[in-house]
Order: sequence, then structure tokens, then C-alpha cells
Amino acid sequence: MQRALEFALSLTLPDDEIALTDWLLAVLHKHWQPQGVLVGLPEFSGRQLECRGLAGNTPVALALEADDFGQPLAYVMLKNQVRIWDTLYGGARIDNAAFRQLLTDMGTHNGLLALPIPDAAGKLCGVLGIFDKGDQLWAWRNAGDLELLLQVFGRQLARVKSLRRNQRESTQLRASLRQIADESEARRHTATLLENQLVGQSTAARHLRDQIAQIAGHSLSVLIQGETGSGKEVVARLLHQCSPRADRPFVAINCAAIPENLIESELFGYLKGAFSGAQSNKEGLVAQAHGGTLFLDEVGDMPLAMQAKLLRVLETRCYRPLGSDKECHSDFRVIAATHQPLDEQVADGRFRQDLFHRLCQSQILVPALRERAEDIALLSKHFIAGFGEREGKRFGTLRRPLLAMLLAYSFPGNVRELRNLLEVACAHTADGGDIGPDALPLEILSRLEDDACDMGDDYNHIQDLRQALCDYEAAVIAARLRYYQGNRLRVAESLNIARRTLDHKCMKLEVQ
Ligand SMILES: Nc1ncnc2c1ncn2[C@@H]1O[C@H](COP(=O)(O)OP(=O)(O)OP(=O)(O)O)[C@@H](O)[C@H]1O
Repeated sequence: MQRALEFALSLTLPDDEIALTDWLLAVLHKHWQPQGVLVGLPEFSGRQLECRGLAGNTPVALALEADDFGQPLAYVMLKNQVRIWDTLYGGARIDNAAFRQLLTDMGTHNGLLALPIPDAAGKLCGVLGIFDKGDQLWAWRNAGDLELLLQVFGRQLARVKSLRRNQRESTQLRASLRQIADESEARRHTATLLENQLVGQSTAARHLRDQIAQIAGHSLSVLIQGETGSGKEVVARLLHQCSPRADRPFVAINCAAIPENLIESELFGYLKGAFSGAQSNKEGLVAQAHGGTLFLDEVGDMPLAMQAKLLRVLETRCYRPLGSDKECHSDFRVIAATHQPLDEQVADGRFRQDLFHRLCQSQILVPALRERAEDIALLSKHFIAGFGEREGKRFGTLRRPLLAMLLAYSFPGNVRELRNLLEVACAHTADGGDIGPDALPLEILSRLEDDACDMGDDYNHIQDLRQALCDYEAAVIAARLRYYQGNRLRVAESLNIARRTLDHKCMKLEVQ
């Protein structure tokens, strides 16, 4: 009983095919003690028999062609029948050198008993070869124990294989779940980054964020166009931060700000002595951008001669530092921006058409602020909060009259102008105070009033009619109060309303 239990226990330990084969070899070695033994199991394609065994006490491992029926194990697999060869004569005709060597080591005085291994369903799943003297092989064959042992092995093998398969599948499943979780985490991260840094809830702002999220994923060049101050650099930085290159450098160059004769050395770098004043080697921006993004701001201002050199770099990703005779390579993504109509410059011959096509494999147009006036309130809140934090102050809200004036203004300088204007207003507002027109210097106020644009042909920015009317009313009264230097009687007369009505409106609309 104890031996039976020990045997059963030993069978529970192997958890893969190799360990189970070793278990079978150990059992055979211990209880049958044959001269040699070989267990062959087809590998996953079925083309080869992976064999493990013992020649005496020495471990053997070899691979046999499963369809080479000239060798006995494949032959028994084909016939699915037990066979005994009383001697090993004829081994010389076997192609497989390792197997031939094994037969030679066993000696011709030994024979071979080969038995098919059935799985749980009785299907063939391997083969066992036992080397020993012919009469011993016949005795083992007739006793029938080996077949029983192989049934135990075959069933256990099926179990181990299914366990392995399940483990493989659950590992793959876990890996795909992890990938899905990583992807959705990355998407969430991108969305948060975009919402925080590209402020705005207008349709145009949302579209811009969607475009960035989509374009950031590939490595094509991007041409960003838009009026000055509209947020082109914000878009370029976000394209980089949301891209797989995010942890590599973002290198920006303003082509309009660098003298023509310096652009080349800035971009490509130089070697010591390349020109007078080059006292040491200097790495260029193209090299610094390796693995990351090269941002060419104001690309429309790049001189024609430099455009040709840039085109070559974009086509080959190779460049030559000044004074060097060696080509260098840099893997960068290029993003270019301009406030100029590049297509017109191409038509005028001021910008190379081939470079234009290279740069605009994908395009983003950043709309002017006046085309998305709905964003003004949110942008203002964002900037005021930022200035408050910077100055260590807590500002109240943007008062309606000022908001109304901002909504009516055409913002030729776009978001930058709004930001600058609010920076001034915050600087003139006390800690805890609301920000109104009185916080702006007169010249800015008159700029806002003089340039107050028509509220838009389509009034698309209006989301709340009652609020819009209040804002408009507040803006008119505030402007008139400034014009009459706070004289409410004259304001009321000029607007054809009673003085009491004006007072009431000023209180309700928070106009001072
Ligand atoms: N949607 C936005 N959300 C938050 N800040 C913005 C947004 N758009 C622009 N800004 C801010 O406005 C200012 C100008 O933006 P940016 O420099 O990106 O404009 P630009 O179009 O590149 O200008 P230029 O044409 O002069 O190069 C920056 O301070 C930027 O942070």
C-alpha cells in the first residue's frame, strides 16, 4: 500500500511534459531497469519527435523526423502497434546520426521493444522504446504492465498539457487586459493633459484637442497654421507630450528670431575651427532633437537657401555639422508653425513647394480667438487663477461688464493678447477683489472700445440669451459711464432712461 501511495504521490508532482517524461524514465529505470529507454513525444507541429531517455544511466536527448518511417519509433507511431526487434542489426541504415549512435551504444546483442502511448481518449500521443535483450523484452511485453504504465502516463500527459494550455491562455489574457488598461490609462492621461493645457469648450477647441490626440500617435510631419498668439506653440508642445516621444527632447527654434547666417549652425551644429569664433564643437538642434521633436516656429521666415538644406535633412534625416566631412543621423519628428499663409508664399516663390509638402503631411489650423468667443470666459478664468497663484493672491470673478467688453473685442493678438490684458488687470486688482474694467488702464480700455467688433454675424458664441443681453447692457452702461466720467445723470439722459432705472441697473449688473 505504501509503495502504491508513494507512486501516486510521485505522479502528482510533474507539472510539465519534460518533468512528466523524466518521471516515466525514473519509474522505468527503477522498476524495469532496462539497458536503455527512449520516450518520444511529437512537438507542436507534429513534424518531429522530441525524445528523452537513458542509455544505461546516461541521459539522452534527440529529435527524430516524425515521418522518417525507416527508424523504428516513427514506424510504430505510424502503425500504432507494439513491435519488438530482437536485435539492433540494420541500425547503420538509419539516417539520424544521434539515433544511430544510440543503437551502436546499445550494441547489437540488445533488441528494441517499441510501444505506442495512448492519451486519455485512446488517441496516439507518443512512443516508448525500450532496449534490452530479446527474451527480456518479450517477457515485459507479455506481462502487460508496461501498457498499463503508459496509459497512466498518457492520461497524465493530457492533463499536464491542458494545464499548460490554460496557463498560457490566462497569461495571454492577463497581458491583453493589462494592455487594454494601459491604453485606457494613456488615453485618460492624454485627455487630462489636453483639457488642462488647451483650455476651451467651444466646438473649435474640442476639435483641436481631438486632432492633437489623433495626430500625436504617428510620426508624420505637422504644419500648424493660425494667427499670431492663437496657441500654435501650445498645440506643438501638446503634440509632443501626447506622443510616444514624450520622454525625449522637444527642441524649438524660432526661424524668424535667428539671423539668416546663423540658422544653419544653430540647426546642424559645428566643429571647432569651422569658422572664426568656433572655439569648440557645438551640437546643433537637429542632433539635440534625436528621438524627440524638432519644432520649427515661424517656418515661413526661413531663408530660401536654408529651406533647401532643411528639405534634404527632412528627406534623409541626415545632416552635416559645419566644418565636418561626416554625415550624422538624427531621428526626430518635425512640427512646423507659421502665422503666414504659406500657400501664398509658395505661389510667390518665397517658399519651396517641395518643402511645403514635406512639412504638411498633416495639418492643424488653430482658429482665431474671435472665432471661438465662447472660450473667452473659460480662458479668462484659467489665466486669472494662474496669475493669482503666481502672485499669491485670491482673485474673485471677472465682472460682467469686462467680460462683455472682451466678448465684443476682435483680439488681433488672440489668446496671448487676452492673457496679457488680464495680467495687467490682475496686477491692478486688490487681493480678494473681482476683476472689472476699472482694473484696466485707459489706453487698453479705449482699445477694447474702439475695436469692439460686431458681436459676430452668426452670434454663435451666445449660449445663454438672458446672460448675453445682461452682458451687452452692462458693457454699454460701463462704456457710457467712462465717457461721462461717472456722471450718472448724463449717462441716464444719453441712454434715454430714468436716473433711478440706471441706478438699479448698475446695482444689478455690478457696473460702477
Ligand atoms: N487654448 C489655450 N489654453 C491655454 N493657454 C493658451 C491657449 N492658447 C494659447 N494659450 C496661451 O497663449 C499664449 C500664446 O500662445 P502660443 O505662444 O502658443 O501662440 P502662437 O500661436 O505660437 O504665437 P506666435 O504666432 O506668436 O508664435 C501662451 O501664453 C499660451 O500659453
